[in-house]
Amino acid sequence: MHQEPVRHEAVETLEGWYVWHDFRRIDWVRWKEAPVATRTAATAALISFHRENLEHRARRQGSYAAFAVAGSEADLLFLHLRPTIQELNDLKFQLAKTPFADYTFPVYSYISVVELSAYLAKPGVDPMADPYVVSRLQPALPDMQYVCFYPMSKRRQGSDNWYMLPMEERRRLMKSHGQIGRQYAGKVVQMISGSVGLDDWEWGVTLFADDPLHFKKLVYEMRFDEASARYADFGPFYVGVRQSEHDLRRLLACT
Ligand code: VOV
Repeated sequence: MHQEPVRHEAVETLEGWYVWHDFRRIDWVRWKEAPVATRTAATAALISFHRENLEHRARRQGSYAAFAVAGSEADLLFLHLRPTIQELNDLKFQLAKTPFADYTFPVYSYISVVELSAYLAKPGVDPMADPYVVSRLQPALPDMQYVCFYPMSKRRQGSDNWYMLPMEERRRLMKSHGQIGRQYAGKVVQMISGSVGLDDWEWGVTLFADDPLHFKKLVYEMRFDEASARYADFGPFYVGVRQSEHDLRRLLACT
């Protein structure tokens, strides 16, 4: 007897602002060798880029924050959110043309779009009429001191295949996932951005906290939850400290 292949329904998703995680390393050898006047001009160019992006954020036409990345993989993370990919590209070329960019090179980049899935949505309610939903899709990045970023995918391996699970089972798993996350309310703010078709992994996970230990505890606890334990694969992890204008000047100062 012929058997139809099982095809499960994709969950509906809502998309918000596009996100660019721009990880850069500073070319410290050339930076230290550069004449003071060149360093001063390059620093001023970075600060004006930083200010412009903060103004954009204040006008709610996007969001932005700069971080100093811990460890040797990168020095800086510029985190940009904009309504379109075109605007993210404009930012890319704007930065590339500054004298500051001449002393940096990109070491990791991630393109995604802020996403909410409808697993736990109330039926019959228009989510876009809910100001809370809209504020999650077009988020003002929280003013927390630390950021943690990593890309991830849902596993498709043998019997552990997220995409072969029926909707009800995925909904059950996401409910349990959300219950763990909610225990970190006030400690960790999460921004989940979808990247299927946009970048190498399926989601970008960006977490904000005032204490980096909250990242460790949350991510560890989630490893024991079925949605992560059975169905999640992870890319590289980055952690960074938020930078004010003053912090950026201090980071770049050589005396
Ligand atoms: C602060 C913690 C926190 C909270 C409260 C939270 C809650 C929720 C809810 C309620 C929902 C479902 C609806 C929606 O909003 O989409 C999600 C969705 C999602 N999550 Fe989450 N998550 C958190 C945190 C959190 C973390 C730390 C991770 C990384 C997993 C880990 O093991 O490292 C993660 C991943 C995701 C993903 C990839 C999705 C999309 C899955 C999909 O198939 O669509 N998430 N998440």
